[in-house]
This record gives sequence, structure tokens and C-alpha cells, in this order.
Amino acid sequence: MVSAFPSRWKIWKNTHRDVHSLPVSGPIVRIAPDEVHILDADFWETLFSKAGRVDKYNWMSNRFGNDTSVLTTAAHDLHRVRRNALNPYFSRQRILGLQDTIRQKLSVFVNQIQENANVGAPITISRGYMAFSEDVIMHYCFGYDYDSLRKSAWTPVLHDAFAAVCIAGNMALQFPTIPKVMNALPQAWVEKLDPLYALIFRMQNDFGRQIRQMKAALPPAKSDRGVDNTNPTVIAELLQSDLPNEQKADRRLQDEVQLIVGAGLSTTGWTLSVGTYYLLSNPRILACLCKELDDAIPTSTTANTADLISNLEWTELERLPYLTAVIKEAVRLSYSTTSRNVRLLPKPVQFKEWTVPARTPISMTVPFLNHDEDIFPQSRSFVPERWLDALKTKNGSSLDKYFVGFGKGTRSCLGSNLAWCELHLGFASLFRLFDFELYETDKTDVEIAHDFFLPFAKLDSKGIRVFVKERQ
Ligand code: HEM
Repeated sequence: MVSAFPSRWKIWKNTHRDVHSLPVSGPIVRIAPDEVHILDADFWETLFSKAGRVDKYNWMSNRFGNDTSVLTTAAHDLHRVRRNALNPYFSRQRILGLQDTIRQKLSVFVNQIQENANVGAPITISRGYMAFSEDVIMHYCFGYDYDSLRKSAWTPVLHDAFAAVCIAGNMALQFPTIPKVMNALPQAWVEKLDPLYALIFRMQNDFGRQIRQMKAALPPAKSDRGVDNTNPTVIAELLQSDLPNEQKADRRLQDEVQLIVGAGLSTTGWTLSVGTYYLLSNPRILACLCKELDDAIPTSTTANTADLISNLEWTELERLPYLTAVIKEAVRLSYSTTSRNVRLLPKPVQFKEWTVPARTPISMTVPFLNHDEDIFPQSRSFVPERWLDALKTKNGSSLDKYFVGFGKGTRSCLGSNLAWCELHLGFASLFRLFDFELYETDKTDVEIAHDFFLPFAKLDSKGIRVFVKERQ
């Protein structure tokens, strides 16, 4: 019974808590009157993959102000309706077809880097990564984007708004009326009272406006398969799909777009940044990657950057073992989500000598697993080799069993194919074409210092800054 668990619950002492102060004693801790947290790498499968029909924790649904998105839908059945409608747009086949858009955005990015290479001043490459992933996902959702890649110093249009959503999220979770009150106020007041919320509401209003405009411009839903291939954007297709009408309501779609664009932008951009930092601070690893890329992408094609990028094929790049191992290690050390991940199972579940009753919120946390030294020895170090040669863990299991970067089970990442494709094309082109050198950047610019659902480094970080030279 839950009441028999060690009674060590505590309400978060503040909403900007430092992750180092989280209670870490296990393997099972009752962290709130009704919730237990489990620290056991092998229980991950039981909770996320094998459980089948799982609900999320309703209490956590509205901290980002989009409680009807797939990520925040608590009930299993409703989640399936919403998720099934999105799955086709993010299948492997669809993402293979999206490569031209990704390559085109990558060309703009590479041209911008080349211009800076000739100037000799440092660039904030992490901003560039956010702009790249933002332009790709916006373009795929709406058929246009804010062209953030061409903005001076890649000043972001959306990245800061999504960072604001995350930062405000802990407060909104504990005090849900705050965002509601803010939302009811005139925008000008919000701008003065809390610039964070002003950014969030501006972004939400903008998405809402775009959805209404697309609805007005589109013909009514088709009666056959429901997909209009002449207009291949996620939102246009969703509007024409056979998703029930109430699921196509303006506000519902606004919630969904906020999630898809936010998830598509922040996570991929952060993983590229973390990977770049670790590559540049490990010359041996960087040399291994460059050697593999040099062999795979012959010199003749690098003479013309446009040719090099247009010849990049995800299906070929994913067969490069070292590049793929670098990406896995970058995903591991960028954690994807840092908050505890909660599930409610329909039946009682056994964990060691404890029986957890059905529908008890049970949570696990990605960074704890990613730093389990039995699974990932020297877990704080960037070691791509750990993913090579089908290595086994101490207990004889395949290491891939513990790769939880994109989640597991019914609630796993919708955009993992897109993320893999962007990561393969992004790392391959940049590290084939350029030599980078870190500028006033250290581990504190990538190490997790704050848990705002997504990992945040120290708040005064200036990002990953580099000098860049074209490779000979
Ligand atoms: C390196 C990049 C990425 C990582 C590490 C990542 C990781 C994750 C993880 C761990 C989850 C599960 C969260 C949970 O259980 O609460 C998730 C969910 C999700 N991700 Fe990603 N993601 C990445 C890129 C993307 C991209 C490019 C998209 C764009 C479509 C995306 C869209 C989503 C969505 C919509 C969900 C919610 C799925 C659902 O609840 O059904 N992600 N992601």
C-alpha cells in the first residue's frame, strides 16, 4: 500500500528549484501524498513500454497553457484519437519526403556560417541551431516560417517564447490561476506585469490567428482519405482529415501547434548544441567523427556547398556508425525532458517488495537513468564508443534498452524521425564543412542547472559560441 511507503513527501520548496536539491534516495520515494517516484533503470520498461493503456497525470496538464495537446492529454483513449491523427505526418516515409525542405534550410544555415567564417568573429551557433529547427518545423506545420535563419545573429522569433513557456511552467503548475488571470488582462498590461507571459500570449495568439486563416482558406474536409497532397503541411492536412470536428476547434489546434512547434524546435536545437560543445571539447572524438565524414562524403562534392548538401541522404548518414553514436550520446547528455515523467497504470504493479495500487501516479526521471553508472559508466563524460559494437551493460542487456531519449511506449516522441533526420543532416554537413573552436564557452553552458520540464543551463549562459573556419 502507498501509505506503507517511506513517508518522505515534500512540496517543491520553490518553483525555480535547482535540480541538485532534488531528493535522491530510493529506490522508491513517496514524493507527494499521492505520488511515488521510482529509481530503477529496469522499471522504465514496466512503466512506459509494457504497461499498455496508461494515463498521464491530469494535475500536470496545463502548466504550458495548452492542455488539449497530445503531450498534455491525460486520458489514454482521447490521447489515441489525437495522436493517431498526427502519426502519418511524422512517419519515416513522410520525413524522407521532407528532406528537400530540411536541406534547403540547412543550405541557408551553412551560407550564414560561411559568411561569418570570413569575418573571423565568434558566432552563437546554439542560436543558429534553434533557428534551423524552428524554420523546419514551422515550414512543415504552416507552409511558411519566420525565416529566423536569415535574422541577424539568428535572433530567435520563437525560441525565447518557448523558453518562457517552460520557465513559467513550474509556477503555473503550483498556482494554475496565475496564467488564467494573466490571460484575462489586456496584452499591454501583461507586457508591463510579466514580459515572460507577454511573449507566451503573443505566440499563442499568433498561432491562433494562423489557424483561423488556414481554415478560412481551405476547402471543407474531404470525404475519402482526408489528405490533400497538393498542400502538404501538417495543419492543412489535419484540417482536412477525418479527425472529429471538436478536435479541430481553433483552440484545440492552437494547443497542438504550440506543442509540435515547441517540441520540434527546442529539443533538436538543444541536442545539436550539446553535441557540438562535447565534440569541440574532445579533440580525439572530433577527429574520429571528421575522419568518418571525410571518408563518406568525398572531397569533390565539398567544392560546392550546395552540391554537398543536396547530396546528403538520411538513409546513408544513419548507416555511419560513429556519427550515429555521437548523436545518441548527444541525446543522452541533453536529457530530452528533465521533469519527472508520471504515469497512472490501470492495474496494481509490483516493484520489488512493494505493490503500488492501480492509478497511483508513478514517476521516473530521465537524468537519473542517464546517469546510472551501472548502465552508463563515466556517465558525465561524452563517450560515443559506448553505443558502438552492440555493447552490453553489466547485467547483459543491450545498451539500447536504456536509450530513453525519445521516450518509450504510447506516449513516446511523435517527432523522433524528424529529429533523427535533422540531427544526421545537421551534424554531417557542419562537421564536414567547417572547423569550429569554442569561444568563452565551457561545460556550465550545457550542463543542466534548472529543471523547467526541459533542461536549462545556467540562466546567464551566452550560449555555445564558436570561431569558425572553412575546412580545407
Ligand atoms: C532531439 C530531439 C527530440 C527529443 C530528444 C525528443 C524527446 C521527446 C520525449 C522524451 C518525449 C516524451 C515526453 C513525455 O513522455 O512526456 C517526446 C514527446 C513528443 N515529442 Fe519529441 N523529441 C525530440 C524532437 C521532436 C520533434 C522534432 C518533434 C516535432 C514534431 C517532437 C514532437 C513531440 C511531440 C508532439 C511529443 C508528444 C507525444 C505524445 O504525447 O503523444 N519531438 N519527445
